[in-house]
Amino acid sequence: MGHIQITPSILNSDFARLGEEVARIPGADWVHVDVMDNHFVPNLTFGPTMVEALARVSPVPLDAHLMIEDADRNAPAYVEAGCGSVTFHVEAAKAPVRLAREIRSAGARASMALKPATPIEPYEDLLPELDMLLIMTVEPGFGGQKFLDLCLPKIRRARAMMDKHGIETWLQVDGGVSLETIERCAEAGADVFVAGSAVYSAEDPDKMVAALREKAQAAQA
Ligand SMILES: O=C(CO)[C@H](O)[C@H](O)COP(=O)(O)O
Ligand SMILES: [Co+2]
Repeated sequence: MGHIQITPSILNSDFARLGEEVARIPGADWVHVDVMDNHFVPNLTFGPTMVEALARVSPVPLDAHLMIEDADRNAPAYVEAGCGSVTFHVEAAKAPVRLAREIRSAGARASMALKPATPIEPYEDLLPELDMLLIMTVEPGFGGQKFLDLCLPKIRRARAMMDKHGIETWLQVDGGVSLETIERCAEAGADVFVAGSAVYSAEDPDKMVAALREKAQAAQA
């Protein structure tokens, strides 16, 4: 298992002051940017132009989570926009292996996401093509939803597959991650944690990043 990384999502931060919002979390490993197109999910956020502007001012690299249709065509723009990691949904990709290779060769980390009802088993042989696997722990589309415990067995199975193949793929969880739920995720084998409302509803977001990190490290040990 890799070292613990905390990746705050700006989804529930103040979109009128995004530059200031990312400056409040210098202790984070990445900033998670949720790109939504109102087709793959019933919500709309921003596109590559906005992400590029944010990449210029963010104190930490951007981790793009693309909840958009036609990932094959649309994902490469987020590498160009300056994201260090680009996650596409397998449900929206026609050729996930080709897309992962394209993202890597363009210079970013390639990551693939699974919605709660999408099984991991059909994708076992793809894992070596990925730098990170994202297992969603809510239905994608909105921040502030309740963590779905039903996703924990899939996290365990994904971690066991990675161990079996002896690969270093990071395992990210996203949705409802908080001080109450992060230990369960770390125990199951996750090592990269997205937390949106937990971080941005805290009085001191950077202190919350540190508290989440401490809990996950204790649970992993
Ligand atoms: O991908 C997402 C929603 O689709 C967000 O990253 C996620 O919901 C983060 O917010 P929270 O921690 O409040 O659940
Ligand atoms: Co997300």
